[in-house]
Amino acid sequence: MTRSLVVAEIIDGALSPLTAEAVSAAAGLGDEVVVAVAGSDAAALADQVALAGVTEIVTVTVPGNDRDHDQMMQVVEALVAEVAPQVVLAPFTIRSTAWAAAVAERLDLAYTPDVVALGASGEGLSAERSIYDGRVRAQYSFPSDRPVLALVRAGAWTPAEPGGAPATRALDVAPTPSRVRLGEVRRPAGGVDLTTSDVILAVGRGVGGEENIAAFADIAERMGAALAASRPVVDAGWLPAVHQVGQTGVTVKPKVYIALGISGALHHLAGMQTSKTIVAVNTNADAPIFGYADVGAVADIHEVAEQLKALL
Ligand SMILES: Cc1cc2nc3c(=O)[nH]c(=O)nc-3n(C[C@H](O)[C@H](O)[C@H](O)COP(=O)(O)OP(=O)(O)OC[C@H]3O[C@@H](n4cnc5c(N)ncnc54)[C@H](O)[C@@H]3O)c2cc1C
Repeated sequence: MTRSLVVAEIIDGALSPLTAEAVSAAAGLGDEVVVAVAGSDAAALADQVALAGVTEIVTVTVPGNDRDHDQMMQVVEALVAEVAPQVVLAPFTIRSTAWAAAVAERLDLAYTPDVVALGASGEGLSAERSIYDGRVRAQYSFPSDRPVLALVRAGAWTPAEPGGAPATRALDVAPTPSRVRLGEVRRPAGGVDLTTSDVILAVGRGVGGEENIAAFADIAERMGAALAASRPVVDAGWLPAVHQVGQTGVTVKPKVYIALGISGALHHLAGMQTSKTIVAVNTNADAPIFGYADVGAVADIHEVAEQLKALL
């Protein structure tokens, strides 16, 4: 039996949907899944982590900002001491990476970020992650002599559904005053949240130039899709960085991902290849994206855009 502790991710006082994916990963390992919610109003969020497979919810009320990784380190350390899990899981995000490696080092836990598959056996935990910019799938085996802290990649697990009636209790943790001084840079209004979009229309270098972006933004809007981009489009300044999908952008798993004029480089695939259905349009029949697409068309995206406009 494996006891897992899932550390919920709280963003601006709200539960991140990625938490449900980490719960799903934990539920696949064993039948004891404790979810910890830490924040200034943790008790109010407890109901939201009553998800299928969760056996217990622990709330930790801590004052202050949910981006304070100094405080978060102390909270997770207290939780590990209290719950004594074999596995600690959290979403792999910019927030968790700020505390996870330090906690692993301080508690002598085995550690791996960016995990896409997990398995448990009597011998210990096995994990899979992609390394070398996505070129290699590495498999790790962790002997059962010490707990493992693993950060799970967004989109790699189907989110756990609401369900069950886990017991909830509060844990008192009094972190020492933080050494962190936080500033805040707000994303400009009108920013897009690609992680929650069911349909994404993404443009790559094949879009040709900034002057062509508006036509695809218009099609995306008419389709009810979010507009995304590959890195060259962002690097050229044709779209802001919040639109970038890929290894150094956002990881997405929409129902439909439409890749227009995108070659399918590993760095881009790393952020979208687990999408349910991938549609690709490219003039080059040998473009790697076609190896991942469910539906593909060897065509000019501007001609496809004209036809789509007529249809929508
Ligand atoms: C450390 C690192 C991190 C990176 N992170 C990311 C990342 O997060 N996201 C990301 O996207 N990239 C990332 N990259 C860059 C990545 O390696 C690729 O260079 C990039 O994804 C290529 O983008 P693209 O497919 O738009 O462009 P290209 O590879 O240039 O492909 C353009 C495609 O458009 C097609 N095309 C051209 N004109 C048309 C047309 N009229 N109609 C149809 N098709 C057309 C071409 O045949 C071609 O296949 C990263 C690179 C590094 C080194």
